[in-house]
Amino acid sequence: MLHKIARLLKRIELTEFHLRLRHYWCNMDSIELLPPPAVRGMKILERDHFKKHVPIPRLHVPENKAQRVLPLVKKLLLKMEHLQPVRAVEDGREILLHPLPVKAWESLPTQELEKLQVTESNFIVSELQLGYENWNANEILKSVLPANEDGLTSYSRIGHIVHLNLRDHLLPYKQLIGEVLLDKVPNCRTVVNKAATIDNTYRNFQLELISGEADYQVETKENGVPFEFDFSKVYWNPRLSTEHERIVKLLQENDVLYDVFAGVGPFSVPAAKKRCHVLANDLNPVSFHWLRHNGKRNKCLTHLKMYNKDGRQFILEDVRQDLLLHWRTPSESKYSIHITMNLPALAVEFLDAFRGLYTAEDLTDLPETVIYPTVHVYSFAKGENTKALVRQLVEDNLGAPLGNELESISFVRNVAPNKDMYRVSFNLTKDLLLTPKSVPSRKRIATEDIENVVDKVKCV
Ligand SMILES: C[S@@+](CC[C@H](N)C(=O)[O-])C[C@H]1O[C@@H](n2cnc3c(N)ncnc32)[C@H](O)[C@@H]1O
Repeated sequence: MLHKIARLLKRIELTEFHLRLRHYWCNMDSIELLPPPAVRGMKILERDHFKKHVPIPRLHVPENKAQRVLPLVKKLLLKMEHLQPVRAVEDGREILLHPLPVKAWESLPTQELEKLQVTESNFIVSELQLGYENWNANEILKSVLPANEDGLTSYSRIGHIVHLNLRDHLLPYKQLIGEVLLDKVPNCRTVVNKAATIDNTYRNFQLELISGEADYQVETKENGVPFEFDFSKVYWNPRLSTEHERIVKLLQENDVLYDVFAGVGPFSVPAAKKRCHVLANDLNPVSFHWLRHNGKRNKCLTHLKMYNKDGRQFILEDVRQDLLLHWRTPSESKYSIHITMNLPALAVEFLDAFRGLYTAEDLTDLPETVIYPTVHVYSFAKGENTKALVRQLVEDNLGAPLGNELESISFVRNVAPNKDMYRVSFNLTKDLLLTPKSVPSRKRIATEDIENVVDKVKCV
């Protein structure tokens, strides 16, 4: 019986030890490993002020035992930036241990170590000098920025550029934040802050250079596809990469894509690479330039036609014409047609362009089996029930209820507190394409009416 209890206790002890081993030791939970408290509130980056001496537990083991000791203490190693936890010393190896789980020799798996003739005499605690280089950007900024307010929660990376959207209380620290990110983020050469809300037509972010070079020409990859553009003159948001991927995944070779607000091509270029037939449009001449460049760079110009005009004009002229062409061309294989409209602050207001796009005469002689396009329109909505609001916005601007034609209303991302971005996907019908604008079934919603639900100005 006693035997059994002893075995059970041993098992519990071992399990507890292994559970402890599995724990992730956060450096910032250890007072010893925090940067010196004096750096709090620093506004000009003084790298020297981060130096401090910390008592660190260590094991000294002979070279011939190191390989067998290491697996036993692997999860207790002290891991910090630019710090080798296992170093060569004169008579073997020195293993630096984390001061949080290792308070004394007894904190280690002593039985296993002793089997290797590693004893308490191999264990010492001695001082180690830490400095600015040993903390990552997050740790440095957490120790400097005001403790009682939100810190720097996130930033975007676009090629060599780090793009911040600093809250007001962090603005006095912007120079320091910029320098820390420049030092710590691999391959970062430029740090910019969003200077104002993007209320301009072309939706490009207004940038303030806070650190590094004023070089906005970037090369980046999204979902494996390379893109190049001037970030200061076009719209690009890496937070949309999943959404771009979702749409591109819907498309198969030979499908048709009309991209009304194409930017530099995050929907259009991957779709053209998949050998879809793509018509891509953007009003911004600089976006148009980089759209063409990206089409060329990705060797998909044969499947990409580009336009530089207003989205409404693009729908009324080019989409209209191209759809007729597809409908009139007999096709052996099945294909689908998609229209992307990603200008979330305004896109819904372009939906009425589909009403009465054709006359009955235009559509005579078309086979009954023609495929009508699926529209993916993006919209912001602000308030309580944002999902219901976007549906209402789409229906009001389209001038018809979505009914059975609604495919989905998908949450894309939260843009600000109480403000969400959605995609509404629905199918256009022959009826809608034939119903002239002069007899809308519902009043097109007035811009002023939607001011409550859609923040037209702050396109983030
Ligand atoms: C939010 S960005 C989306 C770009 C890209 N489709 C994406 O998903 O990242 C909207 C784009 O619409 C363009 N734009 C703004 N107003 C326009 C209009 N009236 N007609 C066509 N394009 C417009 C802007 O230049 C910008 O590139």
